[in-house]
Amino acid sequence: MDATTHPPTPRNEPVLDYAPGTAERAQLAAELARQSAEERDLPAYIAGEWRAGGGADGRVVAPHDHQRVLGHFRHATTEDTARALAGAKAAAPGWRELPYDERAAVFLRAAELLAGPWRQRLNAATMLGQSKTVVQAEIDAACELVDFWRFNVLFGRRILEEQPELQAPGVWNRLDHRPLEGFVYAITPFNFTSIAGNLPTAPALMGNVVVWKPSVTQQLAASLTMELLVEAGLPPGVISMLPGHGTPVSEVALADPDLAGIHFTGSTATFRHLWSTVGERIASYRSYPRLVGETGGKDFVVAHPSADAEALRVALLRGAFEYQGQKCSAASRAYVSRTVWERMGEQFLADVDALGMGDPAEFEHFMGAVIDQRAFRRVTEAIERARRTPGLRIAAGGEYDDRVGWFIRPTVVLADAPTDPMFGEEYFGPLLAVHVFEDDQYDAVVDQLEGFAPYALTGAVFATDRAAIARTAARLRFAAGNFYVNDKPTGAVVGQQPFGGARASGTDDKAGSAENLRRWTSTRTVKETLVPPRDHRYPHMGT
Ligand SMILES: NC(=O)c1ccc[n+]([C@@H]2O[C@H](COP(=O)([O-])OP(=O)(O)OC[C@H]3O[C@@H](n4cnc5c(N)ncnc54)[C@H](O)[C@@H]3O)[C@@H](O)[C@H]2O)c1
Ligand SMILES: N[C@@H](CCC=O)C(=O)O
Repeated sequence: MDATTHPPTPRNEPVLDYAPGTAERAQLAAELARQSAEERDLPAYIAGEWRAGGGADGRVVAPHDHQRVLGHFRHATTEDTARALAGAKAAAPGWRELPYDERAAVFLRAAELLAGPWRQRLNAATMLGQSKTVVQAEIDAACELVDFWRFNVLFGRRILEEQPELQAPGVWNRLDHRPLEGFVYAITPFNFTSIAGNLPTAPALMGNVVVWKPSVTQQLAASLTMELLVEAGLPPGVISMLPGHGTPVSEVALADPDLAGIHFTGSTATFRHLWSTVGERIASYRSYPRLVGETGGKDFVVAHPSADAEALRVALLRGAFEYQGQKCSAASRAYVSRTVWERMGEQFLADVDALGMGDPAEFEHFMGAVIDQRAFRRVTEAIERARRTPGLRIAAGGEYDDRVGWFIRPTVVLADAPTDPMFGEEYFGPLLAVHVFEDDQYDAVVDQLEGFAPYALTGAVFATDRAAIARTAARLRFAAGNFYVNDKPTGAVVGQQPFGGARASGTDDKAGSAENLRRWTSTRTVKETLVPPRDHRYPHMGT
């Protein structure tokens, strides 16, 4: 590496607003119409070749119109996986020996392509395939992924530049930040196109080769991301993409002695399954695989009696219901002091009932549909349980209809006590549990919420009283990896709020930071003695 070069200074990609009459709105509308009219073939990308997987047929449909087929793929098989692994291993020496700047240039080029000519392609695919509104697609598929690719180059560069502080006389100490020995297995969720793009590319930037298994319901945008990376110059074999449910992929990848790491985002249950499988086979691997997983959440908002009621109302509307509550960071439990609720509760519930929901290609909607039948069932069962449980009351929403799309009205459940599973289980949908408490109970409520859910991903406090803010932040220090003061708990920005949680929410390796990239390196320390000693005896041995 030539230490005198500097990557371009990263900046956050500006979020376009798509207001009526703007050029971006017209371009996006045209792209939505184009992609809606086609049923794309979505082949696997294995060792530099696009080829149909060998397994059963799968389809990507629009969640808000589930009879509309957007694409077809074949589930990857064990044979496909073996081919991808062979391609990865063949590509590994050339890729890791390529200078960092040459690898980084691939991802910087990808970022510029996405910020420019590819922007509306990926936005439209994310809106159609994942039912995101314009703004939700723009902050994810365009801006956050551009930011990951730009900022990671700088963070990775800083890691490579880290060298020992001290050099004893006559000695030169150096650090060689190697990639891992083997391959990384990246497994990505349905809900963020940016996460799907980041998980395979972050290890690749650091010189690793990767087998990537996207979510079946995100396959449309995942395929375009893979095409974009190929156009950006990613060499064959560095990342192979295997569509499908992933069981055969894991069967082969987790049994391979060269498994060097798993880069996972998704549910806690899936990550625990992967972790225990690796644990059972630990003696079979060449190295200890790095396990990086960002998983579920039960994200809280707590409002002190001094809270700004209007700020809280807006934060709950956006934080709980944007993207149908399908963000790992979404507020799904709120604890509101009685005086604050009296100032904003009625208006909040009316606003929830007025939120527009429909096909995201009609730009006026605030929300789309939930991702699939499974999600629809999970959330509606929770609503029905709330309806029949004493002490719970559906105060807004509660209706649902899956005839055209998997639509669930944003729903608020008021709870007499914060001890129902509503306050502990992740439903991953537009469902917010609210407990209104007497003002003098604030500290007791904070104590209770701290450990009630097993997760620790995001959380927010609303207060204007500084002592209350400080006390709450201290008491909830371990209850959230991303903690917000007077803001909604969603919408972390790369380079500003590195993202991730602990406890059942993951390994907290902070996506979009050097901490994450460091997990994909294995440092070799080199000590060179410039003039080695010629006598084995020490001075104390003299007479
Ligand atoms: N903490 C975070 O940063 C973060 C971000 C996004 C989503 N999430 C979490 O993700 C979940 C929603 O995403 P999801 O529904 O896609 O999660 P999921 O766990 O159902 O699926 C995640 C991925 O794992 C794959 N998978 C499942 N079993 C597998 C196996 N045996 N082998 C290989 N792959 C397998 C799926 O096909 C998918 O690609 C929620 O729990 C949410 O909180 C967390
Ligand atoms: N990083 C995103 C959440 C990703 C999980 O789904 C946010 O901060 O809202």
